[in-house]
Amino acid sequence: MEEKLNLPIVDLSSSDRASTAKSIRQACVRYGFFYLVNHGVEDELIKKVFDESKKFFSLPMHEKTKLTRKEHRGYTPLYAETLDTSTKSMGDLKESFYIGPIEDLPQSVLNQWPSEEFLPTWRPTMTSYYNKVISAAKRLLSLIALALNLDETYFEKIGASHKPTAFLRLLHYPGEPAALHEETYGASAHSDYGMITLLATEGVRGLQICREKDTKPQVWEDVYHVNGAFIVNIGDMMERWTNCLFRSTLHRVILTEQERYSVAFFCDPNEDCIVECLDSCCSEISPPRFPPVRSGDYLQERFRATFLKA
Ligand SMILES: O=C(O)CCC(=O)C(=O)O
Ligand SMILES: [Fe+2]
Repeated sequence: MEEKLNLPIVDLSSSDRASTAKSIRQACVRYGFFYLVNHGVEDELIKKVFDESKKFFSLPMHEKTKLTRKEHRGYTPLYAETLDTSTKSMGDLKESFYIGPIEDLPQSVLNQWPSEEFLPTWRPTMTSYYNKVISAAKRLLSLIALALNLDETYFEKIGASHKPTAFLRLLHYPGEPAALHEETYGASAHSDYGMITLLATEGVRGLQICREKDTKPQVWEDVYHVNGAFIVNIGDMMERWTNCLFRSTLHRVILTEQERYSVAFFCDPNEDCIVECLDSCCSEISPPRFPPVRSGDYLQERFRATFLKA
């Protein structure tokens, strides 16, 4: 029998930062995924976010499509996105809602919000969650800097985590209708684009990772829900900074007969930040594998490739 995947657990509140940084490094080199506990976001708030998310997705379609995604904020219907750009499937079987930076003008005005008439506590709930998760993400990034033997303010200093491009994405995967095409996923195989993703789940199965994407056939392992923990994963821009020392691991969401909700928070570098190999991650025998990129340009291109039909 296959062994259950045991991802490392990282305690964000530990006072032993050196040892926390060490375990983050091991987790990022080995899996690109770990659980984050004691992150400072209360269980009650997380539950409220799930409740509000469910209320939004159960609104009539004409209410949801009033908020159709513009400037990467708002509602995306079923099949709007295909994360695995190599597949012939008609798209991923999920609907979602994106919320972009909340505080910073002029960015914040681009957000779309459901009508207060239907969902009076929706906006304050999402705003509060956004602010709390971004603060956890920034604390985690300072530990990730330590894990890379950098100054803990490194990602702030290079302009990555000061006003990051951070998106909250509410996700809803409907239960699987019986005769679904076998290549259809809730989220087809992909890696995330940015620095780190902090994912809240509720315990319905679905998320899987593939640790060796080039091994055929690919082996997919379930990532289990852990009460009170965020599932954190490294994104492609962090992988580029570290010259693949930290792994941006392939993952997907399979469909089961049970419907599933999740809440992802993508913490990506400020759009003007240039992402290029860290000095400590390259040498003569291991030159940079990727050219420098401007974060905003890189993200635009990734969204363009996966949202062709939206
Ligand atoms: O819903 C999940 O569990 C994961 C979603 C995901 O990987 C993504 O939206 O990038
Ligand atoms: Fe993802």
